[in-house]
Amino acid sequence: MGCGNSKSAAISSAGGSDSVRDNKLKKSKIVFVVGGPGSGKGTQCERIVGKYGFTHLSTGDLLRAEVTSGTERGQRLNAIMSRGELVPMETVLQMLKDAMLFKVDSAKGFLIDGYPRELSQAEAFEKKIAIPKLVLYINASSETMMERLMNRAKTSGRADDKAETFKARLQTYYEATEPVVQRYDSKGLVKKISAEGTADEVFKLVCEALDSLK
Ligand SMILES: Nc1ncnc2c1ncn2[C@H]1C[C@H](O)[C@@H](COP(=O)(O)OP(=O)(O)O)O1
Ligand SMILES: [Mg+2]
Repeated sequence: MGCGNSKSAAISSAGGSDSVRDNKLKKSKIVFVVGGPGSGKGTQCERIVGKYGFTHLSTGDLLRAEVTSGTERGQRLNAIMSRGELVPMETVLQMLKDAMLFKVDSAKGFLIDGYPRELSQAEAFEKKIAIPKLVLYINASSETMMERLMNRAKTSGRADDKAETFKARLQTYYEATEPVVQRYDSKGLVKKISAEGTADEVFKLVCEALDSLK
C-alpha cells in the first residue's frame, strides 16, 4: 500500500504494472446506471457518452461480443450458454474488469449498465474493482416501462421484449436489484432520476447529477 506515488503513475501511464493499473481503476469515475427494464438506461447512456465522453459498458453486450470473437473464453461461454446454464458471476466480472483496464488510460469515466443486478454482484465489484462514485437510478413506473418495452419490441428483435415476460423481469428487478439501490443509498451515492418525462427532459436531470461529480 502507498507505493503508487504520482511519478511512478505518470511513468506507467502507457501500461504499467497490474497494481498501478488497478489503482487507476480505483480512482476512475465509475457510474452504475440502474433501473428497471425499459426505464431508459440505454437511451440515457448513449447521450452521456455523446456529451461527457464516458465509456459505456453493458455486460450483456460484452458477453455477446466475447462469444462472437471466438476467443477461448468466448468458446467456454458459448458452451455454458448453449447448455442453458448461467455464466458464473466471476467470469462476467473478470470480463468487465478487462474491458475497463483496456480503456483506463483514455476513459473520462465509466458507465456500467446492466450490472450489478444483485447485492452479491455489487459486493464482488467493490472487492475486485472499485467503489462507484455515483449510482444513477433511472426510475419509471411499471406502466411506463411496460409501454416503452412494447414500443421497443417492434424493432429490437430481443426475445425478452414481450408482454408475457415483462412481469417476471419486473419482479426479478424489484427483488434482486432494488437492494443494490438501498445499499448505495445508505452510502449517499444514489441520484434518483425521474424517467417519466421525454428523453430530453430525463437527460437534463441526468446532466445535473453528473455535473455534481468532481
Ligand atoms: N424518456 C423516454 N421517453 C419515451 N421513450 C423512451 C424514453 N427513454 C427511452 N425510451 C424508449 C427507447 C426504447 O424504445 C425504450 C426502452 O429504452 P431503453 O433505453 O432501451 O431502456 P433500458 O436500457 O433501460 O431497458 O423506450
Ligand atoms: Mg438497455
